[in-house]
Amino acid sequence: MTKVKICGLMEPQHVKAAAGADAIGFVFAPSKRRVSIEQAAGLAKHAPADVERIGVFVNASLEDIERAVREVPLTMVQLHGDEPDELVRSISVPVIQAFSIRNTEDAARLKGSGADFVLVDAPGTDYRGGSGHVFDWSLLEGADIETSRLIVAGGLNPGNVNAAIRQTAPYMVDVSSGVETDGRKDTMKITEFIRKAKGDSMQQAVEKTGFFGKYGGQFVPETLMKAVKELEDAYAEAKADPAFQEEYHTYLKEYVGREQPLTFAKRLTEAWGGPKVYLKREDLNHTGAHKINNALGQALLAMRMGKRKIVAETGAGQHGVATATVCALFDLECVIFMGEEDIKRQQLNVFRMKLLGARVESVTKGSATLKDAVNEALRYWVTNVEDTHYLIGSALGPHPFPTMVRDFQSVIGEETRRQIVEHEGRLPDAILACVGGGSNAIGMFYPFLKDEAVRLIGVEASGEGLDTDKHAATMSKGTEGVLHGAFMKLLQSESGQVLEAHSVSAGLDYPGIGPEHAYLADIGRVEYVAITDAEALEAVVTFSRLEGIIPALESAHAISQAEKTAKEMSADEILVICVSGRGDKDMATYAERLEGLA
Ligand SMILES: O=C(O)c1ccccc1N[C@@H]1O[C@H](COP(=O)(O)O)[C@@H](O)[C@H]1O
Repeated sequence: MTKVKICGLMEPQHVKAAAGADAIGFVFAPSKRRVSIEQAAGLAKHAPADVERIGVFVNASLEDIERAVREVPLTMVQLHGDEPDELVRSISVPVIQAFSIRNTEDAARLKGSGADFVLVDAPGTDYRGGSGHVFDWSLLEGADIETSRLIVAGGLNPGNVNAAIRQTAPYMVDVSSGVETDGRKDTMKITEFIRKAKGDSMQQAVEKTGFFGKYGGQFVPETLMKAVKELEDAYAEAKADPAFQEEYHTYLKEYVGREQPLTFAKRLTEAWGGPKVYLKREDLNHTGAHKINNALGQALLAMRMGKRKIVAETGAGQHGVATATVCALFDLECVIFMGEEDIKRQQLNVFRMKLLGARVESVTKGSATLKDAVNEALRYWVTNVEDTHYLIGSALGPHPFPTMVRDFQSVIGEETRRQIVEHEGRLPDAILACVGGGSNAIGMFYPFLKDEAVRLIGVEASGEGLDTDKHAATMSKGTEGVLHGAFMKLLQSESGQVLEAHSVSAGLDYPGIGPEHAYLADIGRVEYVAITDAEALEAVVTFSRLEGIIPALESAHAISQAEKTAKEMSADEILVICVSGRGDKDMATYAERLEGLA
């Protein structure tokens, strides 16, 4: 992941704002940002211990440089003058040598540097750096310098740093003027720059390593490693192939019935008395939920890989039905593992899967719910891996599953983004989606991640309450561990035993959460809250009667939280709820549980 340096710091609050960066810089050279060694020593105390402290010098003596190294103390030195090689070699900490890049001759000089790192910058104006000017990054193309030694600077800002990283793939990016307003560092711009730079390089890193920050990975038995790697390569190729994308989008349109409307909820808006409420109607998809977006994409991929047998797990049955549906459509053999408890709760969906030609295997182990169904599906995959594709139903599992499922579900957020601009001429203020494993939520949120002004709220299930042991609130109560091939947050005992999750909604009672969600929670981009069984059931009634749409129990969690969020919002704001599915599958539960509430 590309590292980030914030340079020219002069005030403690700005050093604190740069806490998420990898390095901070103090300018000791002639500059409007110049600080004394004593000032820098005071400022450095506000930075986390693992952040590099870099001193910027122009033609200073070795003695002055080493005094600053000792007294601040500095961990690296950046030279912007005409320092001789001998000085570069004599400095006691790693050295960054700066080069102004005007033409290819300047770029060719980089490889002759004996410094640990080379920094490329636009030519200085008033001083020897920090001009805020951008140079032509394409001049680096023939420069023959290892990108692991390359630091890119010069006129970077939150708006262009992603492009700079994409074009030059540097070890680090360095900014000074671009995070200032009226010549003074700006806290908001510093945090935005770090988020943008890290966000983009995080994306590149996940494509390569399968990790979202520390979450994700490929924690699978040796027997599955070959299949997982094969899938990774096949998906990367398919994703980049316009013919695959065309085929996928044609089926979404012609078979699933997309695009789905973004419906203005007039009566709900009036009843809640706050923001304008819009509903993203995944309930209108063929088979009744968002799950088909992913099932379709993975089935096409499986066929592209020459695999005509599919294994899947299901909780509420929606993913099982979606999988059985695409298997019928493409004449694929289909085995679905489902917990015995879920089979009892979702008899209608079990029948639908069978009618569609799937074999439904009842799982009696453990809590006989979704996590046990995933265990069994993974076991089945291990023994049938040569000719079988595991069509996982949420943004879970070993890489590339979380990325692939997110990509196939991103159609939800992409449509929403376009539609809300058509309706309102701008982006919404808040978006809510329910979270079990997290596939409808990540599909909805992903296209909005870079729109900082849009609040993103994931709603998990607190079942009978967070203070009981009957909940599925992984974000609120979970700890870090490995489940189903990925490092994530999960509900587990102190000794690492995975705990049973509970929710009235079979689609939310998974004890883990997709790795990208865990990462988004850690960096504070998405808020995660929890709604109880009783609150969700109450929302089913309100929503059905006000909008004439009977929602799935999963979606009702997002609706219930939306009512709470709406209370904090005003009439000129906009809120979007992802209605991930329709409630037909939940009729038995509604009939049993709504007495007295209805
Ligand atoms: O920031 C300064 O004032 C400065 C003065 C003298 C030498 C280097 C200086 N800063 C470095 O210049 C580059 C680019 O900064 P900007 O983003 O274009 O303002 C960066 O490496 C700073 O460390």
